[in-house]
Amino acid sequence: MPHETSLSPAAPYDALLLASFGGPDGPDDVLPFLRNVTAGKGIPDERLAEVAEHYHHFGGASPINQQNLALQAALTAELERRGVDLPVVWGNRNWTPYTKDALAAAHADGARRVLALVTSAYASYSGCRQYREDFWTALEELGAELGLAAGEQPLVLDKVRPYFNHPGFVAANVDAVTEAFGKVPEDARLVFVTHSIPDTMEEASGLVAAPYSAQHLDVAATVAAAVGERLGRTVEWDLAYCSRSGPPSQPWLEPDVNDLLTDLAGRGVRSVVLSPIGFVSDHMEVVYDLDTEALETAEALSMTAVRADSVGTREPFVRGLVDLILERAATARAVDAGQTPPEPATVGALPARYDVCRPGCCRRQAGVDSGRPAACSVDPLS
Ligand SMILES: CC1=C(CCC(=O)O)c2cc3nc(cc4[nH]c(cc5[nH]c(cc1n2)c(C)c5CCC(=O)O)c(CCC(=O)O)c4C)C(CCC(=O)O)=C3C
Ligand SMILES: [Fe+2]
Repeated sequence: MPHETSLSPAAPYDALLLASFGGPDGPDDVLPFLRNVTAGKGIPDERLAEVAEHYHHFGGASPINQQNLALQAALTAELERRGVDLPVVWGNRNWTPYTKDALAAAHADGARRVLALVTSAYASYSGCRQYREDFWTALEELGAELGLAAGEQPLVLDKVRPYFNHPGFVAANVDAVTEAFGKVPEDARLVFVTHSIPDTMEEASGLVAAPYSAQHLDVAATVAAAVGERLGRTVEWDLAYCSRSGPPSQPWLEPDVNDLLTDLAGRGVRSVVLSPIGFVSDHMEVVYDLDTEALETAEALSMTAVRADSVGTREPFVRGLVDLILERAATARAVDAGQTPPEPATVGALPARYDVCRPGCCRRQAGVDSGRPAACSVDPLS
């Protein structure tokens, strides 16, 4: 007789933590939210005031919370459709509902081994280790609340690998970009956009595997080739960055999307599709930095510009995430049993990123220890 849990394709996991960034729900939340995001980060006050205005421009609420609720519902429905019993809890790094409260709810429901899925597809400090440091803190806080002894954790937390090169994420982007090409002149050029990060964070993201920028270049090349096949022509493309912050003296990844559009216009390009491959939903960075700023820049340059959808709750993306969750569960079962794990599904030139983060993975800055342990790693202190 097999052990009962071996019947579930999600075993050994009892729950899924959908972990995200968080965003304000109303005008009064904007400043406290921004203080949470930027605590100890050296972001100038002028930049904070500017970003607060972006939120107030949209009534003081970020669309990200509704989008995470929609993703939580879509994942729940897809898991149910496949007969997989895995409750999905949602928790954020910077705003309510917080990660600790989501883990507390799962724990109260009996979950003792939980799988985390973060709403960042790419690996860097922001999308990988910062989440893992916060997971560690949340587990410690929950342990203290439950009266556990110091060093004793309330549950085991694992994480799904960064999924930038998973077939589902790529396929959903191919669909979205192909649809956008239906709305622009035939010779339009493709501009992929992602969040800029400091050069120091970029360098640190590349110490154990391909850096943040290379992950995007790989996805971009794969998506552009697939879209070209659908359109029956070669699609010329670039990668640009948005949402730079930090002091002006600190170098961040470039070109900025507005500068790239200006440069393309100068080279005679008349129309573009903007594809936000760095983001999984149309949250504030997309609706402000792309739909407001970049589209205004394009208009001032007399360019036709259309923004492709982010993957959101598109079917290939949601199905791919569930494939990834089940792949991770199969890997955990194999590792626990001393067997060979399944081959991770990927597309593009890069291999799958690690399931369990290697020592030194995705530090904020190379060689600088944050002093914070990080969950979901070979060694929390490494
Ligand atoms: C790589 C990356 C992603 C993509 C991956 C992912 O999706 O996680 C991302 C996503 C997001 N970033 C977001 C918001 C903000 N990010 C900020 C600041 C920063 N982001 C950074 C990086 C990233 N950020 C960095 C290096 C900083 C500087 C501070 C630091 O060194 O850590 C600030 C402070 C003000 C400012 O400086 O802009 C805000 C308000 C929201 C929520 C949007 C909403 O509310 O809808 C989301 C999804
Ligand atoms: Fe950000």
